Amino acid sequence: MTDTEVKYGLAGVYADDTAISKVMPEINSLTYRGYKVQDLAEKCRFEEVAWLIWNGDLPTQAQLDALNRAEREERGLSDDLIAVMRKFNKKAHPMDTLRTAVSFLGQEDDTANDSSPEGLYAKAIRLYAKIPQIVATDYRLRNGKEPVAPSKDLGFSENFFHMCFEKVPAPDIVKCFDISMTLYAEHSFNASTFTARVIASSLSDIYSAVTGAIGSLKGPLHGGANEAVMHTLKEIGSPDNARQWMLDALAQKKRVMGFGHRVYRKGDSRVPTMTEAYRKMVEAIGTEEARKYWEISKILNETMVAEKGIYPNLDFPAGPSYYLMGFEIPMFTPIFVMSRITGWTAHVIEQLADNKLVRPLSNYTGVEQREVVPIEKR
Ligand SMILES: CC(=O)SCCNC(=O)CCNC(=O)[C@H](O)C(C)(C)COP(=O)(O)OP(=O)(O)OC[C@H]1O[C@@H](n2cnc3c(N)ncnc32)[C@H](O)[C@@H]1OP(=O)(O)O
Ligand SMILES: O=C([O-])CC(=O)C(=O)O
Repeated sequence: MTDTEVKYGLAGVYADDTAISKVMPEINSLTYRGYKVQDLAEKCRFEEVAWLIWNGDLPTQAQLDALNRAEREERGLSDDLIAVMRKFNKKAHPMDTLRTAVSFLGQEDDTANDSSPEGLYAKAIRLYAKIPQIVATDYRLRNGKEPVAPSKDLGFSENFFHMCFEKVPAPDIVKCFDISMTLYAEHSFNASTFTARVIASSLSDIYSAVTGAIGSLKGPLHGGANEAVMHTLKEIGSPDNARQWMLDALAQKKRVMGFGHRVYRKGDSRVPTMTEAYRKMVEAIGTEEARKYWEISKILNETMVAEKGIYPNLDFPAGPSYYLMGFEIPMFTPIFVMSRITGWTAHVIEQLADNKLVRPLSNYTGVEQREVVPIEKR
């Protein structure tokens, strides 16, 4: 043991500079490139936000048209990738199949190791264009259905619904989905983004960085929580059970997924916007089931805040919103990836623009130096 001060989980450590987003827990705010995320969610489509995250400012109409053209050109998966996906283990989690498919995209791309700014940007758009089709194709194959080709006439969110369900839902529902894409897009040095930056810092390629980030996001302490939230709501089953369920969970010292955050201690800046989108969607759908999940969510939130002062994070309203849109629960974290790919790739680009290998120190707690005893004498 030494008297070195260790920052476990790197809590409170500033590891690098970034100009992409600013998390401000003291005023419960989050900005992307200086714009408040709630304004972006209300006034912009996700495609505009993607441009902003990569390029530093909101696009003009001409710039947005160019991005949309480039993205639509990149839609479509190779026959090889679809053939490999047909062979995937249908019991594997979709985050595992997505991780494998993204790694496959890397080995298919002859320019994978081109880390010039233009090369990185082209690959960021390639990933942003292809990941939704991987998620939709995996969903269809698991359910014994043929993949649906992307439509070059549809926007990012509409095209995803089309590839999953062969139809685009009402505008209220598409808007709720699009808002979730904007809110999930970027969040400074969260675990998966930091993973991507660490991988990029060894001058590895962008596909490796994104593959690693997907592995990090999968965990239930990070992106995997949006799925866990929905399992909880289903397990509770009725608003009448919700308060007691939470009291029991807290008494048993359980970690309730969808609550708490490393940086926000008084509430996640994105939650009011996502909760309002969830509420509007519940109204638009108007079913008994939709109202039931809304009521359960409300009671869980109130009970947790009253009992522990722990607030919900973005995964709490996003999980049930995706469920009510018709997505299977294991698709929720892959859907998060469809959005966060913008933040991850922007961070890889930023890291490589002024790179320093990420290599912290460790405080050694093992046995002191000793002599090797030959095997016959041990
Ligand atoms: C998009 C995202 O990634 S958002 C995060 C999604 N993750 C989740 O929803 C998982 C559930 N939440 C958690 O596990 C945590 O809140 C984390 C991992 C997100 C942040 O955790 P940390 O910053 O490491 O805080 P830590 O785990 O030390 O918690 C502090 C205290 O709050 C309690 N706490 C924090 N979150 C929760 C929770 N969800 N349920 C119950 N108690 C909680 C801890 O038990 C701890 O209590 P103690 O001091 O009495 O031991
Ligand atoms: O910032 C974090 O630690 C987790 C989070 O909310 C995110 O990645 O969106």
